[in-house]
Amino acid sequence: MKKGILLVNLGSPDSPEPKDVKKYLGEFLMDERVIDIPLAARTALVKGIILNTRPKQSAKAYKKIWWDEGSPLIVLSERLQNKIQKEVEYPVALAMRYGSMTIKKGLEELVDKGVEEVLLFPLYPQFAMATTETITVLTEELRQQHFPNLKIESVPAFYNKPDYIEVLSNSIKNHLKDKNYEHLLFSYHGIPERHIRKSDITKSHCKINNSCCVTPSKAHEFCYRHQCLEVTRLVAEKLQLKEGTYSTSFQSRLGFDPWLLPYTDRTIERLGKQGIKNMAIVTPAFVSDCLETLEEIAMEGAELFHEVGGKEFTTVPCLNDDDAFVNLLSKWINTWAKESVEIS
Ligand SMILES: C=CC1=C(C)c2cc3[nH]c(cc4nc(cc5[nH]c(cc1n2)c(C)c5CCC(=O)O)C(CCC(=O)O)=C4C)c(C)c3C=C
Ligand SMILES: [Fe+2]
Ligand SMILES: [Fe+2]
Repeated sequence: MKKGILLVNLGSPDSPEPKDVKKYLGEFLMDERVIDIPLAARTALVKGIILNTRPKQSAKAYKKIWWDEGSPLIVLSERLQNKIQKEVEYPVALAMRYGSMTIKKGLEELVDKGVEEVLLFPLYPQFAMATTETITVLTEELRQQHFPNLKIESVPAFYNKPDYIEVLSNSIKNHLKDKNYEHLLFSYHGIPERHIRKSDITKSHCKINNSCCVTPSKAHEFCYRHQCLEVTRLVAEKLQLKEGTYSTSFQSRLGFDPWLLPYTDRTIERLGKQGIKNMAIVTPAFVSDCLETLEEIAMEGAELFHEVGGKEFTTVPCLNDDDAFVNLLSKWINTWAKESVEIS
């Protein structure tokens, strides 16, 4: 069977203009795995409220980070795809969950090249209903409707794979080698607490407290909070960070529901007020730099830190098309393709 790979990332608007941002946010936020409330309530919230104000505000933010070649998230994902393509002998396509580069087009591209067996690779180290799950569910729906003979296998969240932790740790170490930082903040995209409970396969484990995520459980295979805390723990262990010199927080909340705590903006504020002058921040929920890292963290976060007395604020880039990361993903893909075994 001829094999092929479909890398999938989140997506971006076609341009940073409000009309394109509105179209993109409309598709994104109407996903039942992103705003997980009944359709009528979701429609009223998204179309009646959010889309009337947010696109203008988000468009301003997108304009600050947009590159001549396009959205950083898309450009960086394409660079990753191109580099991986050089390392593997199977066609590698790229798609986005939202926006113009659809998963359907990505599958068509592979099928047109004669591919019969696809490795679906969601570009997210941690599992979340709003990321990995929405990709795998939509891809399966598309398979049933349009490509019934296609065999598709998905790559699960790779948050705790030792070689991923090594690549991430080395990247952090290299970017911070000349920085005398006092605190390293691991900032992950937030999700509503409700998402954690919904994804709890045991239906009773996740209490979202100090102990559930460190108590072994089957629930952790799908617990975003556990997986984020594990990335922090494993990287801190690898880099031999001292207790108290690093912490975890969650960014980019939307709406009034409780989201995972602590919030990144409040943490940055607290660190500055505590007298930390030199901090660094890494964002391991994102494989590619994007609005949430380039604007919310590198611009807004830095400004906030300076306002509360901080001096140096260093942002570690995402893994993007880092050669070690490219080699790692290519190695996993080649292992799958040659041995037809699950990536481990
Ligand atoms: C209910 C809302 C949202 C959930 C849940 C959510 C989860 C989630 N998102 C990412 C990764 C990205 N999100 C990005 C942008 C973004 N996210 C939301 C809302 C939710 N995300 C909004 C409204 C936006 C748009 C920007 C804005 O208006 O603030 C991006 C950046 C995209 C880009 O074009 O650069 C990424 C990447 C993860 C990993 C995640 C759950 C774990
Ligand atoms: Fe998001
Ligand atoms: Fe937990």
